[in-house]
Amino acid sequence: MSKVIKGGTIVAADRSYEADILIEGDTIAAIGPGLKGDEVIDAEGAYVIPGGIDPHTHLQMPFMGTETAETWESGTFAAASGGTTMVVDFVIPGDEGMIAALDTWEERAARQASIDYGFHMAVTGWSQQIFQDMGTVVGRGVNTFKHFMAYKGALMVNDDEMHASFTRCAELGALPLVHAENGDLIASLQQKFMAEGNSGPEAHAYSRPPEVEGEATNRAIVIADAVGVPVYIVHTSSEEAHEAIRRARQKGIRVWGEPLVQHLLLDESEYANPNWDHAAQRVMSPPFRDKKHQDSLWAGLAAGSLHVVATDHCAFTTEQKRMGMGDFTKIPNGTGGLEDRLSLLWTYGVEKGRLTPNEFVAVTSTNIAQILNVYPRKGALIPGADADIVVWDPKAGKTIKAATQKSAIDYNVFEGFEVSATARYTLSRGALVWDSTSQSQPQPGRGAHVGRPTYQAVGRALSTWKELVAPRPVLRDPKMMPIGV
Ligand SMILES: NC(=O)NCCC(=O)O
Ligand SMILES: [Zn+2]
Ligand SMILES: [Zn+2]
Repeated sequence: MSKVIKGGTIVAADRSYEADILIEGDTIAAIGPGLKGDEVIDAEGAYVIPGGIDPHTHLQMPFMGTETAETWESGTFAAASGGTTMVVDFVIPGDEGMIAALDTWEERAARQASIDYGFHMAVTGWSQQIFQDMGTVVGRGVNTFKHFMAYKGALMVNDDEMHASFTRCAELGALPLVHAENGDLIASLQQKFMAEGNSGPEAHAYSRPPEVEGEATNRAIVIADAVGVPVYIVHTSSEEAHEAIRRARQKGIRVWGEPLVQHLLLDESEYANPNWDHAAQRVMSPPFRDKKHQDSLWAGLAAGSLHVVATDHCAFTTEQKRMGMGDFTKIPNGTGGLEDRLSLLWTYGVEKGRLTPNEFVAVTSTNIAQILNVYPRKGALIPGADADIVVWDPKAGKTIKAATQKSAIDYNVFEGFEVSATARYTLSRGALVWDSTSQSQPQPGRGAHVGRPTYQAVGRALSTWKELVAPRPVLRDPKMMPIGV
């Protein structure tokens, strides 16, 4: 049975225009005026946009002695209700290793997800086994590897390990991702603040100033450039990190920056809240910054020196956050956002003139699909693409409230924020997964894994250029060499 989305204005990353969209099965069959289908989806007065892609989530992730409370079922339904049709989640291997961890993530996602998904794999050390497993993981459709420069004693890798892993990424045609904060420095600052009796959630922010992020961002870029591999910096939160990215891009280095909607809209005053729970619920890494940093991130999105907006959705309940009462270093790090990312970015980005509607589509979907190498299957409204489509209603506002959210946790860091636009309908490969006019339910098992091929063109360009400019020994005439020394 075909469907036609009628009466809306299509907003793509490159242009806006009025047309209907015909869907047959999983994909877009045609785009144009006056199309007919078996079922009509009303887009009158609305925009029609490619489904959002959240490139950074942590669903059911074991972390800091507990596990994130957002399940694949609740998380992907929450995402769909907010206009997101694909999440890319981080597989974090423990002692079981990469392959067994990937099996676990795949099994959970396949059983529970309402929308499509992909995976990034974390590299948390270095060994022959990891070297080998990275090849296997790439063969299973995972083309991105995450490196934590923070979380000392847990997930952190050092420069040697990062260099080895980046080199392997280059060989495989994979893209390294980096959590860029100087983990050694943070560990020292944490100890210092605890010793001084500074043990509340605010000390989390004191121990992670923007400089530690800027330094690590620069270091990650230098290592990637030395290896000859592109690099993607996750949760870019500060002007210092943005500056390192800008500087590198000016030199022709391929580096991408990912601000989060939380860092764009929430600031460090949250940690000064007299209510401990309120402050702890907002503990994440990097922490919220001040207005100067927020302005820098918005400017980067408009200017093209930052590229995508994610959520790093890593949702713990208030109860879990209380594990850090009396010791801020034990508060599980992470905040939520995947349900509200599009509404917030539209309201505080597009409605305020910081982004055009087309830039909004680029940073929430198209750029992400391109960088993660699933474009134009995802991130595009063109015939043949997956019918991951949102009918986006710019007049259907709401107030964000934990009491009405789909997310499984008991609070929302954006509680009380007014948003002016929401998803009227969300379609995932042609199936309605969110209908704001009725009570939609999760559709566990509907979502599918989207394998992502390796990056051939950029790898070839980088290795060709590296070879051309490689330092070479000077071939000297023996007559010009000193004799008898
Ligand atoms: N960001 C955060 O605080 N928690 C999730 C893990 C990570 O991405 O660092
Ligand atoms: Zn991180
Ligand atoms: Zn994360």
